Amino acid sequence: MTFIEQFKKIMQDALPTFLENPFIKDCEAGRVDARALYTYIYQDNIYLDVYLPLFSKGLDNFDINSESLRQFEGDQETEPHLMLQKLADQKDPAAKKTITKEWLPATIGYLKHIQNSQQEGDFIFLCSLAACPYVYGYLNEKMIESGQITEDNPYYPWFDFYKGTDGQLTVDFMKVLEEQAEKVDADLQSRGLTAFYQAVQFESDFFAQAVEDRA
Ligand SMILES: Cc1ncc(C[n+]2csc(CCO)c2C)c(N)n1
Repeated sequence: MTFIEQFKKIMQDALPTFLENPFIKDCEAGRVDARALYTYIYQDNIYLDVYLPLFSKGLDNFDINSESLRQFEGDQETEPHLMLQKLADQKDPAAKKTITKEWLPATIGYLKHIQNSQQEGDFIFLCSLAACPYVYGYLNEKMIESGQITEDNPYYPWFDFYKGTDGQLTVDFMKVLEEQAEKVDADLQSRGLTAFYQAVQFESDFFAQAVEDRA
C-alpha cells in the first residue's frame, strides 16, 4: 500500500465512528439541536483561530503554493458556519446565550495534538494537519453519495459545501504527502500515520462534544 492508500484506509475504517457520532446522526436525521450547533460554531472559531495559522506554516515548510490549499488562509469558514447558524436561529435563538464559553476538551486536545506534532518535525506536523480537510471532504462526500444526506435535508448545504470545496483540496494535499513520504524512512512514515489517525479521532470527538455539552 502506498502512503496515501494507508491514509485512505485509516479514514475508511473511521467512517463508522463518524456515522455513529451523535452530531452527525442529528444531521442525518435532519434534527436541529440549536444549542449543539451554537456550541460547535463557537468551538470551531476557537479551533480555526489556532489551526489556520498552523496550516499556513505547514504549507510554508514544504513551499506548497497550490491555489486550492492556499485559499483557506485567513478564511474563518464564515459560509459553512452561517449555514448552521441559520438552522439554529430558526429553531431556538435563545439557546445561544446558554452555551459554554470555555474551551471544551476536544478543542484543547486536538490543538495540543497538532502543536505536539509540530514539535516532532515538518512531516509529522503535515500529517496531523491533514485530518481537518480530509475528514470533512471524505465524510461529507460519502454521506451525500450514499443518500444519507439528501437535498431535502436542512444540513444539505453544509454537507455540499465541504464536498464541493474540499475535493480538490484533498487531492492536492495527498499529492504533497505522497511526495514527502517518499523522502522519509519507514519509522517516520508510521509515526505520520499515527499522528493522522489521532487527529481523525479528535475530529470525531470535536463533533460529539458539541452535543454532549447538552445540559
Ligand atoms: C474541527 C474542524 N475540522 C475541520 C474543519 C473544516 N476545515 C477547516 S479549515 C479547512 C481547510 C484547510 O484544512 C477545512 C476543511 C472545521 N471547520 N473544523
